[in-house]
Amino acid sequence: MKPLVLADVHKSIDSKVILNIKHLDIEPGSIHVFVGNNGSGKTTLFHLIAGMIRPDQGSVERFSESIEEKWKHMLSYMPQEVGPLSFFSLKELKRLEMIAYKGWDHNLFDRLVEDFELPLTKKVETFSVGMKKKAMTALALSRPSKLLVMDEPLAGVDISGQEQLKKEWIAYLEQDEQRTILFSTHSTSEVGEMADYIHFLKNGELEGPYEKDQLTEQYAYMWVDATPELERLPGVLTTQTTGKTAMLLSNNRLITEEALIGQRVQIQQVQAVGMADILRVNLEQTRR
Ligand SMILES: Nc1ncnc2c1ncn2[C@@H]1O[C@H](COP(=O)(O)OP(=O)(O)OP(=O)(O)O)[C@@H](O)[C@H]1O
Repeated sequence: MKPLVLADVHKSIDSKVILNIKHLDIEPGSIHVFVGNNGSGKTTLFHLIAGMIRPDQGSVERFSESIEEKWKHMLSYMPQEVGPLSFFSLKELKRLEMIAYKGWDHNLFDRLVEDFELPLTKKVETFSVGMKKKAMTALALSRPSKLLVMDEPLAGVDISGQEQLKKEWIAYLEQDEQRTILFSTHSTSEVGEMADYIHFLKNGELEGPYEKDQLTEQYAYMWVDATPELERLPGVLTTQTTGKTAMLLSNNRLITEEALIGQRVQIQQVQAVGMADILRVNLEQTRR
């Protein structure tokens, strides 16, 4: 069963178009990362998915169910910030969540709170930024969900904490092959390490999904003999000429190589492109 399908979704706030999504179709069992510049609409998209706001037009379907009561317990949303719930302690929040979610895993919650070294009886508002993220993760993971949606879940978490949290996400996925994770981030290393699929959000419009491994294989820097009109070759995104050598950035290494060979252009060197450059180039391409 597909955890999420969006079709022709439009959302405007104060007459400004925030989201315009033709289609989003998420298969279960993998990690989808949403990347976009500030204000591109990631949080708004996640609010829509979590049912906190409704689209002006189009459909958002979770687990092929349109009635909220039927999908609500299968979706766990971790917001960017704790919000009003921070006036409670984790002990109080545990009690509230156990009432709200049938099958809430209190044993897992207790274990996570201990592993993350979080105080149970202090109000969450007194926690540091990283502690709040860990607390929200413990709550989100303890729900009986199949779709975990997290808005910048590692921002502000210390290095060892990040490793702990990522390990718990993997455990969450491994326990049930129907489980799926969606998260947003501005960190290239999180994308490189955790993503199966990458979605680019640009001014409210989605591009992708791209399989991360495929993107990494297809992008290449190529140093070739400088020749006129290299920028017109298929796959070539940018060119930079220094003396007799031109450096090309290709988003389709094989096709560009084939074209270069066809034009008898000597390829001097080919090098993989790092995730930071892949993300930057993709986000720049349609920046308006
Ligand atoms: N309640 C609101 N009222 C007015 N404008 C809003 C509201 N919520 C979001 N927006 C606008 O919607 C756009 C998208 O915001 P959103 O928070 O979804 O972006 P984002 O991609 O999550 O950004 P960031 O990476 O900075 O967290 C922005 O232009 C923002 O100003």
